[in-house]
This record gives sequence, structure tokens and C-alpha cells, in this order.
Amino acid sequence: MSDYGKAFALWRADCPEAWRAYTRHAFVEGMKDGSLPEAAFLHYLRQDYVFLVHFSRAWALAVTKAETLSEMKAAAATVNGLVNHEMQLHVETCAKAGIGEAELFATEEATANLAYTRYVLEAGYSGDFLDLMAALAPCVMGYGEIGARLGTEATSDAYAEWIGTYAGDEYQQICRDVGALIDGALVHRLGADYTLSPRWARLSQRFATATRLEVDFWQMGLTPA
Ligand SMILES: Cc1ncc(C[n+]2csc(CCO)c2C)c(N)n1
Repeated sequence: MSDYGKAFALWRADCPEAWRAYTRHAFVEGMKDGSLPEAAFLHYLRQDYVFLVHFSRAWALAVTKAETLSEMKAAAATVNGLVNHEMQLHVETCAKAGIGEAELFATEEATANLAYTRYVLEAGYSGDFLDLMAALAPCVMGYGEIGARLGTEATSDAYAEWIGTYAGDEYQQICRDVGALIDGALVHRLGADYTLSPRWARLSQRFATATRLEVDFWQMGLTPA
């Protein structure tokens, strides 16, 4: 497993079944062997565009919840990357597949999508930077782990572009950077022995809940309306 930091490794180990259900979901295995129907992938992409709108808002909230300039810079850079690059990539991928911007922007948000993004935003609204990071971590690191595995295990090139994005060095570095951001934020607020803090169990629970919501998101992808 790649090194995405200490807190991530502990949180991941705390919810092994949910983590496995997320990172080895049938949707993921379908991208690996190319058996995932294109309709499911396009349905997922359209929903993911809406997901990224709210995910960008969550990272923007992290800018306001930051307590150091380096946290602020990291969160602001993520907002910039999401809004000015990743979302554009979705627009282009959908355009190539015949889904125009008007149709993309008119996508009706699926309830699994709604549940996940609002859960993450609420973690940030009601909690602090750590609550927000624990809820955001499964998304960032999970795709890193899935990408890295499919990068070596894929037996079809049907979804090579998607896999390449997350398997690539650039994205793998983002996962390591976010891992370091989280570890530093924990030490800054709770001290070096942060796992002994009364807050630790709650943070681990947030990570597990967000992981379960990722499972539901893949499942939603498998069932185009
Ligand atoms: C449902 C869902 N979960 C995770 C991601 C991955 N992801 C979301 S934003 C981002 C950039 C770094 O914060 C990455 C990698 C996704 N696209 N859709």
C-alpha cells in the first residue's frame, strides 16, 4: 500500500469491511476488466460532476477552517485544482461522450450523491478542520488506492484514461500531500499523541461513514436511471 500518512492508515484499518467494499466495488472491478457498461460510467460521470461542485465547496470551507497559512495554502490549492482543472476535465470527457454542457449542468442529483456531499459539508459546518479532513480523506485516498491497483491489474484499456488519472504520479503525490496535511493538522490541534485524544474515535467514525457513502456512490453508478 502507498504511504498516504499515519492517520489515514489507522482510519483505514479501523473500517476494513467498508474500505474493501469501497475500493473493490463491482463498479471498480468493472473498470478493471472493461465489463462496466458505458451507460453506467456516463451516469457516474454526470453525477460526479455535481459531486465535485459540492466537494469544491467543502475544500473552500477548509480554507476558512484552517488555522495555519500552510493549511490554508493546501486547501486553497485543492479548490483551484478542482474548479479550474478537474471539473473542466469532466466537462470535456462528457462532451466527447455526447453529453453537452447544458445536459451536464441540468443533471438531477441522485440521493446517494446528495447524502455523501452534504454529510461532508455538515462535518465541516458543525465541526472543525479535523472533522472535515476525516470526512474528505476516503474520497482522496480511496481513488489513489484504486488507481494504483488498477494501474497494475487492469486487463482492459476501456477505462484507461480514468485509471491513468488516478494511477499517475501527479495524483499519487496529491494523496501523499493530503496525508501529510492531515497528520500535521492532527498534531497541531491534538498533540503528537493524537490517537489518545477523546476526539480520535469520533474522527475515525467520520472516516468510516464517508467510506460507506463512497460505496453507495459506486452502487448508484451501477444503476443508471
Ligand atoms: C464520488 C467520488 N469520490 C472521489 C472522487 C475523487 N476526487 C474527488 S475530488 C478529487 C481531487 C482531490 O481532492 C478527487 C481525486 C471523485 N471524483 N468522486
